[in-house]
Amino acid sequence: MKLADYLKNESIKLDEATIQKLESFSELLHEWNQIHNLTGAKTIAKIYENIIDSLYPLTFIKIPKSLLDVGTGAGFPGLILGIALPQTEIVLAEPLKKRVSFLKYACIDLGLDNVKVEGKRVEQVKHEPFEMISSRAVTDTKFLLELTKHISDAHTSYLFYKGSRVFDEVEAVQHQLSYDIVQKNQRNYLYIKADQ
Ligand SMILES: C[S@@+](CC[C@H](N)C(=O)[O-])C[C@H]1O[C@@H](n2cnc3c(N)ncnc32)[C@H](O)[C@@H]1O
Repeated sequence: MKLADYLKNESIKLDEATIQKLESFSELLHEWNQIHNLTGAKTIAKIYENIIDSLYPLTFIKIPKSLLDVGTGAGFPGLILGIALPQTEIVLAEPLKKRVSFLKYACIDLGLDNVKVEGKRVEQVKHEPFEMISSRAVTDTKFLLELTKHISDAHTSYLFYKGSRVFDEVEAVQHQLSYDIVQKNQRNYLYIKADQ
């Protein structure tokens, strides 16, 4: 199945040039992954599934002007959001060297002027507060909020890609949060909204 068909099935609307960039990214990751073992997504079809997982929140979030992704790994979801949202300033915080090399190469190869790779732990990133902070498969919600305190404020929203533990994690957060949990198959997207 083509990437355009996956996107259509999920009602994710992107222009042709963006879809082509996502396809180029998939080929690049597939190629690098055979040598550097960057992700468990070993086939183009699996990479497409990860792209859809990364992009699905575009159907329900308010698009931010700036976004930081904690622990982007081989590109999910931060780099993928960077391709789909060229008007958004995107920062990828990822400390693992081989993944940083791949992310930097992909940004140059795909001409992603809006994406910056910070090859460090998120605790070491210096920046004014982001409008949105995302993360998939890095750590629990409470810890993510703690790790990103210095780069967030009352206007920051959070988008965490979670599994079934999301309900316990939300309960473990002390302060009152205004949030939605959007469920799609095994995925629970935790969308914590900023003060309006
Ligand atoms: C399981 S991988 C998930 C990668 C990607 N988000 C995904 O879903 O495919 C977790 C990643 O988080 C990174 N990581 C762990 N602690 C981190 C921290 N404090 N700041 C930034 N990245 C971190 C790791 O280096 C690793 O690449």
